[in-house]
Amino acid sequence: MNILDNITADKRKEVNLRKGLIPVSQLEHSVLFERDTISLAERLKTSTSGIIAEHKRRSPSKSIINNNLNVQDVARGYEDAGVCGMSVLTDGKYFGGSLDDLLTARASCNLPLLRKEFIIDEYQIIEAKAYGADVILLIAAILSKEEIKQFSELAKSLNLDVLLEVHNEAELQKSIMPSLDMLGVNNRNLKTFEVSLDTSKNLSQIIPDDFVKVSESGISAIEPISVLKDYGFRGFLIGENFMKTENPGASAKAFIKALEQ
Ligand SMILES: O=C(O)c1ccccc1NCC(=O)[C@H](O)[C@H](O)COP(=O)(O)O
Repeated sequence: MNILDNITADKRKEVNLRKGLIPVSQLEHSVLFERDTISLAERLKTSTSGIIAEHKRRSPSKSIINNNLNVQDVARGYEDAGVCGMSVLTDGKYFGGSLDDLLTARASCNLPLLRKEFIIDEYQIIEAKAYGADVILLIAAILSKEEIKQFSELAKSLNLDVLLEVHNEAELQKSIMPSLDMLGVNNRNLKTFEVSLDTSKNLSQIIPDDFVKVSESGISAIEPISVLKDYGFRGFLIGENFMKTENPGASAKAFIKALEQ
């Protein structure tokens, strides 16, 4: 049993409750945000920094990271810093996030927004759209190949981009399909919570070139980014390193400035 088993078991209960409160038909009516902006994948392809900055209050591996910030300030700060996109954790129990955080981020900035969630049901994809996301995360470790296909195709039909996350070669091999836009390698081992950028380096060689490669978790310095770029990565998802500071936007700005020098 790893943390993902606990999270997905809780998620199934939560999604069933939400479906009872807001039926799909009602959610579909509240899909308000049809945005005409450059996609996250396109931004990553042309960016020199490739930073996707995350809003993350707490996590299973680190407990509380920062409870003293509001999403509006963080979103505006990240936009001002010049990040390519913002990731918003919407899980409440393990990460202290919410769908309201996503909605607030949407109202506060024009960045492509990733709904960072443990998606196990189509309902959450329609929710992502209704609450202003541009991108969803699918985690190969908790989904079958059929679910990845079904969920990514639904996302594409809603004009949402898909970031597929893998931790190892088996997950990658089962997941590669045309309905994905970006392939993320999570450097965090979810059994031990240890992070190793070697996970990204090793898997980079077998990710087909047609996908934008994103390295996720445990990035806190600019040097590893230069190395990961040599392995073909265009995107770098960073949460704790910015969120643990008093002003995540200012931290992201300084980080990007250092990267671009
Ligand atoms: O962050 C965790 O402890 C964690 C535990 C279990 C499942 C997922 C987890 N994190 C989600 C993420 O993917 C990260 O928030 C994201 O990649 C940013 O990571 P970091 O820069 O290390 O905060």
